[in-house]
Amino acid sequence: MLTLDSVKGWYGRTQALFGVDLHVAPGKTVALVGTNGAGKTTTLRAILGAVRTEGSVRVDGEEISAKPTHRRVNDHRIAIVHEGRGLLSQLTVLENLVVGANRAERARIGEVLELFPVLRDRTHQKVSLLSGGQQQMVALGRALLRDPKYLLLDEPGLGLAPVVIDEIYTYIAELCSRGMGVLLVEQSVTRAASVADELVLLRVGAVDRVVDTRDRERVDQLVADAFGVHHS
Ligand SMILES: Nc1ncnc2c1ncn2[C@@H]1O[C@H](COP(=O)(O)OP(=O)(O)OP(=O)(O)O)[C@@H](O)[C@H]1O
Repeated sequence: MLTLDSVKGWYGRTQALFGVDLHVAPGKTVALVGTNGAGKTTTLRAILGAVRTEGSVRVDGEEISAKPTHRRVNDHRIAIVHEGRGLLSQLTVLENLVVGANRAERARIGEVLELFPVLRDRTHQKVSLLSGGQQQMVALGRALLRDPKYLLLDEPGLGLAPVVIDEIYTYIAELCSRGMGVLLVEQSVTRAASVADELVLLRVGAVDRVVDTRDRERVDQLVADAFGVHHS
């Protein structure tokens, strides 16, 4: 279980998180939703130790909040796909996967390419020549080389066509079914409700409520309260 208890976070002197509690169980997908500036990305950064925090971050019962980022990701098998993907566009698919990968990670490249057949035929193509969806798959593949137990995704569908977003989320569901815990930031609550087990609504850097997505009534209520629109 990935657990945050009363996590506060700061950028310099500016406080962005005011006490976030959340849980991500292995095999579950939790979506962080909320309006712009609510603290979704900052919550992911707090888990990685990329902002100054107070409060508790635990992975499988172990407190990690005093650890530097590299220890959190390496010792506790947390991986992240940042918004914007962070790929090296002039390098090939394979080069992007290999850059920075250790021996064990390189040994998993074949396995990762199995998961994304569309990339298997394009390993020597420059990333800049791929579609947005294919680029997102490379970014996901890079994260998967780490064999994460918990995967953090910041807006994986950003800038992609709805049909491509569906495809990306199909992969994510597959990873979840293999036991990975997924924490994702998603702008579209409708989309989040269709892919996640739980929605965590953030409002001004704190959790407003947690909603089980099987409870359609509460999902609709969340959309209406948080975004001032009715969910169809
Ligand atoms: N690098 C930064 N320096 C200072 N303040 C920041 C920085 N990044 C974010 N903030 C502030 O922290 C707060 C939370 O921002 P965050 O990016 O986590 O929100 P978000 O919910 O992810 O929003 P969005 O949906 O727009 O990406 C906002 O008030 C934002 O202005």
